[in-house]
Amino acid sequence: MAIKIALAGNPNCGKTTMFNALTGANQYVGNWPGVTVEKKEGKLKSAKSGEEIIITDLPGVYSLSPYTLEEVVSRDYLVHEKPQAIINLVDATNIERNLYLTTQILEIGIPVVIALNMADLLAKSGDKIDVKKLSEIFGCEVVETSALKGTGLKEVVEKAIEAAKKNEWKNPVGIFSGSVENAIEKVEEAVGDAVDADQKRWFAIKLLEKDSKVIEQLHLPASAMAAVNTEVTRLEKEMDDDTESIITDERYTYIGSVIDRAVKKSGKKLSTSDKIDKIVTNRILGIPIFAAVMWFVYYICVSTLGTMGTDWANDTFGGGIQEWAGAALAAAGASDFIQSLVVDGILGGLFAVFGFLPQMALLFLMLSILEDCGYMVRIAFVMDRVFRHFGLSGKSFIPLLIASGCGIPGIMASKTIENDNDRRLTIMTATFIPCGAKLPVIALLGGIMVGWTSGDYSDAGNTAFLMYALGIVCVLVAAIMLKKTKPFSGEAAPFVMELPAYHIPSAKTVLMHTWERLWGFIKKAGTILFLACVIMWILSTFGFENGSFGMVEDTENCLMAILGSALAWIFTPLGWGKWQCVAAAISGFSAKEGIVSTMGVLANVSEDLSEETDVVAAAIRDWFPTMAAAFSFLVFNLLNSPCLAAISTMAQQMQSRKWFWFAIIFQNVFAYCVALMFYQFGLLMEGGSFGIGTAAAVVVLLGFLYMLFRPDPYKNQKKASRRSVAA
Ligand SMILES: Nc1nc2c(ncn2[C@@H]2O[C@H](COP(=O)(O)OP(=O)(O)OP(=O)(O)O)[C@@H](O)[C@H]2O)c(=O)[nH]1
Ligand SMILES: [Mg+2]
Repeated sequence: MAIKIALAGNPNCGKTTMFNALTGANQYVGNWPGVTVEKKEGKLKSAKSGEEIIITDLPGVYSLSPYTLEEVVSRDYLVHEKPQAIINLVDATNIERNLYLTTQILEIGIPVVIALNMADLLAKSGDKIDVKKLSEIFGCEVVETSALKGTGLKEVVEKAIEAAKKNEWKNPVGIFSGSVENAIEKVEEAVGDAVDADQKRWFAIKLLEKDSKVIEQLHLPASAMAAVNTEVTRLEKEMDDDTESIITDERYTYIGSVIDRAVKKSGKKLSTSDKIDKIVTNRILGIPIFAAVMWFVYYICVSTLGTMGTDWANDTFGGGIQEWAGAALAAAGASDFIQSLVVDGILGGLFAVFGFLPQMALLFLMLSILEDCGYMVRIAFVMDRVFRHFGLSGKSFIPLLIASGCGIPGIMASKTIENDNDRRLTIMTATFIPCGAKLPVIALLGGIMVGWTSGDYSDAGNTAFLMYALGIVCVLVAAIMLKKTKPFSGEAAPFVMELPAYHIPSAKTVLMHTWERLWGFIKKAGTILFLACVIMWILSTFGFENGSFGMVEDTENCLMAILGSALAWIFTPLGWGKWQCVAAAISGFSAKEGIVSTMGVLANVSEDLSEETDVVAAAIRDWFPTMAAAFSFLVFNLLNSPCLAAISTMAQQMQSRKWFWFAIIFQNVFAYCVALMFYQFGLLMEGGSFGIGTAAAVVVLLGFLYMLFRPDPYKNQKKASRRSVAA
């Protein structure tokens, strides 16, 4: 039987880095607390004995009293699934805070080995930790490690295997005062055989702390609960405080004494991180700096470097391969049907998207750097000041930041939000932020808009940054409107999160992230997108012509045209009632890049020209009557329901069918309304006349303004709850 070992520790102490280094896995690592939100298992073999080991990476926790969903995952695993040993990672540069969890892990009746991680940073800081002393105090092995540099890892695993085999542990002594120890003993007696002997102490302490989940789960007989309550009351009276605080205080006092004995600090100066933070998280400069950073990211990705990459990709591959494949197929005697399917359908569709690969790669690379150096989490703090005005906490901003790479991890990251209402709201709005897959759509449509008069469609200018800003504004607008309704009402939870130290991003982590995201995208192109291209090509090649079904001469007779035209009335008020646009928008529900590939297929099929991306862009441009229509198309596809994969993640995270469907309807209606306003008012500015559509847009605008500015009906309730908190 394989030995089960768990990695447990505070958020951001390096568990996943260690997990990856040990198992060769590629789990997500980021320089902020709360990266891992689900447990992950991996395998490795002992270097000494060759035994198989199953190692589990857990979400980080500050204590074993969980508040958020992902913290519950960790506690449940440790207490109920009982690994045979725990490697408790302690961030050596933050030892005081990290040991709080250690004192609790030592109580759960499982052998523990402490990994004093970030040893490399500790050495740099000049602080010294006496490993031997620490090991003596806690009665378990302590090993200095650096998960990043790969030092001490083998040793810590072997020590954990040894500990698991010996299956011995010691309850830590000296943490609690006599009175508390007395109470623990009494509660242990009351618990009796309800739990395993090993876990009795841990459960007893939790009962003393009045942990509601543990009380519910143990379901002790009334007499035992009465005994527990007697102890709680006695202790509270004796020490004039509530039991939870008494226990927390005693743990910290104990940790203070441990630090005195085992840690030697080198007098502290203001660290480089603190100096950078003075500027970056500054009240006034914070937001402009963030805007500048994101502008720069998109400027590099979509204009300058990104465009160079795209041109290169198109020149080298794109048209060339299509031409070559067409010639090769013709030479091999392939039928017209096959030639058209491969050249126009599959290659035309895929290359329309592949051309944007360099831009996506750049975006992923830059986001990874921002994440790993530690800047991303600062933004959550900067934005907390804005979000708080609208009843959301800065914690909701982290999922949004992650969603600018991909919506799926963005939605998953919402797990760290304690408040159910805010979590739902964040899940619903996270995909308003343009993800990597929307970048090709933005680049294509942006290029068309920027080059509307000049006819040069190669540079999308600042469209991507604008869309990013629009995404954030829409999140806020949606939040204000929804927060005034009953299901979402409520004050934002206070935002407390430690700021990790800045560091130079590790090349391995950054490249791995970039490659993973890009590879995920390429895989998607090989499957979903491939399929979408084939389906779109079939629907746009076959149809009814001259009374019979077959390949059509005039694309206006194809099946897609029939289907698209049937639905066109829905989108005509948004300015893009041509069936090609409708078809593209529909295919966007499979994957957002599908919009570009469908446009590629349809442009290829209808124009019978494939070599030049410019020609494709020109064909696409002709589907839009005005620039406002192109913009409205982009806005609708930016804000509507995300791709299938993200939708299924939403369903999973909402854990409620009702809320899931509400989210889907909300996203699409919201997207429709915003696109309607942009198109109709845009049209007016372009010199159009006032019509029914404009009137509809005015009504929608008034509706939005009412929802935004009406007095909050739940305000008094909030005030009351704030008062009770203050009391
Ligand atoms: N210098 C240094 N950095 C490290 C070390 N271990 C991890 N890091 C960095 O610390 C950051 C956090 O690492 P993760 O592995 O994501 O931390 P985690 O404990 O899994 O965090 P959560 O999943 O949020 O609980 C990353 O930026 C790592 O590169 C180390 O030994 N030395
Ligand atoms: Mg992790």
